[in-house]
Amino acid sequence: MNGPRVRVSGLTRRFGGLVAVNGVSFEIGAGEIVGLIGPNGAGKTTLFNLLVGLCRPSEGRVELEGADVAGLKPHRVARAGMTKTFQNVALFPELSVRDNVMMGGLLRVGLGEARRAADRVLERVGLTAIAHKPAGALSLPERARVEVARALCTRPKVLLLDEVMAALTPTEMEEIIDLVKGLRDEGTTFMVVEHHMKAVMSLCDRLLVLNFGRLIADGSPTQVTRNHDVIEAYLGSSFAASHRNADIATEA
Ligand SMILES: Nc1ncnc2c1ncn2[C@@H]1O[C@H](COP(=O)(O)OP(=O)(O)OP(=O)(O)O)[C@@H](O)[C@H]1O
Repeated sequence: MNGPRVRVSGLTRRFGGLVAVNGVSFEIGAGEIVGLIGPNGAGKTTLFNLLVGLCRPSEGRVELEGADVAGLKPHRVARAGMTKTFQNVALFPELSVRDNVMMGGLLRVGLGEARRAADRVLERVGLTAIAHKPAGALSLPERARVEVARALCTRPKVLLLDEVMAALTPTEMEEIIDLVKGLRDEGTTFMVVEHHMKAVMSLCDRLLVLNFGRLIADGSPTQVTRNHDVIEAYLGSSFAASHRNADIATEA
């Protein structure tokens, strides 16, 4: 398919007098991992919710491979191929990992096929050995993988990751980063909200930066971390300085 996988144009969401997402436009190509960053309250969660149908836009379009999905219910957007992981939405603690993951598949297919899909996905994300473990007994990195697996079970073309690496150690983050890059190489497009800048920088090909609902930057991690508006609004000058020093050390 030619053209971008996702095209967002003039997307706006108002809550009363507050404009949480304000005229945002961008495109995402099929092979990309795109990070969405910005300060608390910038509109990241609202933008994700608009993309997957959890929130209706006040204005604007969301196209997935050319089809307008703005305003569709989440299960219809998921069937069209775009879904997100659910930060802080409890897994069913007494159900097994496999049954939790299978729930994602039930959005698209019947029970038998959903079970087979869950088994394939569990194998792919490295969870087969703990498929029968109750979800309530998982470690944090296992939980992160289960959240990704549950979303993958809907067979997304575009998967939005909502802070799946929160509270992980650097080594655990590296493992999730490797997993996501591998899945991208197999054809899934990713958008990622993550507060941990080191993880964002190492995972993402491109960054979008929101501030007060507006898109203030769209570029490579290096371009964005050198952008004056982004440093002012979000990163702070100490991050920029340490990043510049790291660049100089690498270049030397
Ligand atoms: N349902 C709602 N009703 C009213 N205001 C809302 C609603 N949802 C979000 N907002 C407001 O919209 C703005 C954007 O919030 P949003 O949660 O999208 O930001 P965020 O970038 O995800 O923040 P964080 O990094 O803290 O999660 C905030 O001012 C928030 O208070």
